[in-house]
Amino acid sequence: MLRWLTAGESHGPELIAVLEGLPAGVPVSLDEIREDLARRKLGYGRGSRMKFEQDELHLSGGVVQGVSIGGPVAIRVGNTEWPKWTEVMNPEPTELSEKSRGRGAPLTRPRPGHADLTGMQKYGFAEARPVLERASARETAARVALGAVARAFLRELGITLVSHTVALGDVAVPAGARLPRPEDVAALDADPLRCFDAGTSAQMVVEVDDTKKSGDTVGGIVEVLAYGLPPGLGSYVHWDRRLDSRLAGALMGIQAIKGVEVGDGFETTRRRGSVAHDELHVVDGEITRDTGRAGGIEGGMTTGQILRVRAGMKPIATVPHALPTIDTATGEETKAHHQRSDVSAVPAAGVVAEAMVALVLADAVTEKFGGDSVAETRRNLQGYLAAIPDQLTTAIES
Ligand SMILES: Cc1cc2nc3c(=O)[nH]c(=O)nc-3n(C[C@H](O)[C@H](O)[C@H](O)COP(=O)(O)O)c2cc1C
Ligand SMILES: C=C(O[C@@H]1CC(C(=O)O)=C[C@@H](OP(=O)(O)O)[C@H]1O)C(=O)O
Repeated sequence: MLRWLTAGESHGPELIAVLEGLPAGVPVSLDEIREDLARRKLGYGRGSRMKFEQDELHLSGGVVQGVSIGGPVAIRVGNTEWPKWTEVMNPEPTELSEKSRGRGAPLTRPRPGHADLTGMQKYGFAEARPVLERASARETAARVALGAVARAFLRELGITLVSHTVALGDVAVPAGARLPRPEDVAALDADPLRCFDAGTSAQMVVEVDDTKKSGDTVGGIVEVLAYGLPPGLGSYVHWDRRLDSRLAGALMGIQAIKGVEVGDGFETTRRRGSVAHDELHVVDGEITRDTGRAGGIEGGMTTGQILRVRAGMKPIATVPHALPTIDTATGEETKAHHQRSDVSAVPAAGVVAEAMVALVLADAVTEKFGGDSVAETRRNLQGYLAAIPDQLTTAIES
């Protein structure tokens, strides 16, 4: 079993992340985690903070000489915005000096669509600062760092992940377009929207520009693919063992994600059963499926096909052309608070979604194959595959 937790606020000193249950012997590279943190900042449409904030990475436990040793992996990601917030966000009671008064002014104009108002009601705050500090997707930097470690573990077992943007507002990648493969990741990261179709990406750039010009924000859809998965991760025997349920929960747990699809998802509901599933045939003595409509999951278990899941992100709630709200200090109608925000963070959400899928898959792998070292996990995986009778053998798509 893998467990993970994050702590820290958007303008606090740092984010903290812990991953417990990782077997020993996984190569963990600081550079690789840094690269992933940098990928999370990519994407046309992100706000100014992405340009000046650095993610200061520290590995504080669980890795020695570049290899996991079986103990909890502890990661710190420093917020370089912190020096401006040392008074307002100080853990000890601190009198605000003149320079911090503006920054520390009570936020009493909650943004519709953000956590502000309900967070104030629920936790008993008179203003939204303590709410937005933790609700903020700054926290996703910690998850991406953990996801990079989970991905390194999966790679040792021949499992690789890819994420990409498939829609931004109304602009979508055409149906039937080729799926990006692991060797396409560099090209994806070089694209301003992390979109694999150059023509669609160019239209998405225009969509971001138009949205920005009109003082608005825009959402979209990201897709995560996993190659090289063995059949049988997850289970049908109980709802909370179903891999699709666990993936959906993990993806919905990302800020601003409002919908999840597995495989063809809602499109499947519009089809007749005869064209909705992935038929079984025998080719060269091996069971094969010609289509991937189910997204590589049947009965809550991986089938050995490419795993394909999608997450839909709503438009950013901090709309520059601010939305009507109530000033909770006066009870009067006013406009929501706004300083800066992303126009779109859809490409970044793809990188976060990839991290969450990596964590869920790594958890499912440790559950099925166990192992205190990655060598043991690999042996158990190989033994399991070898024990599947020939007449039940399917190809693993990698
Ligand atoms: C990568 C990423 C960046 C985000 N950036 C912003 C932002 O700049 N402004 C904003 O209002 N919301 C942003 N959000 C979304 C909010 O964090 C989210 O809407 C808020 O926490 C409320 O949660 P909910 O939308 O799931 O209800 C971002 C989300 C992600 C995943
Ligand atoms: C800091 C990050 O994203 C932030 C997520 C976010 C929100 O409300 O979720 C609001 C913005 O923060 P600020 O209001 O300070 O500019 C984003 O910049 C990040 O992703 O590293």
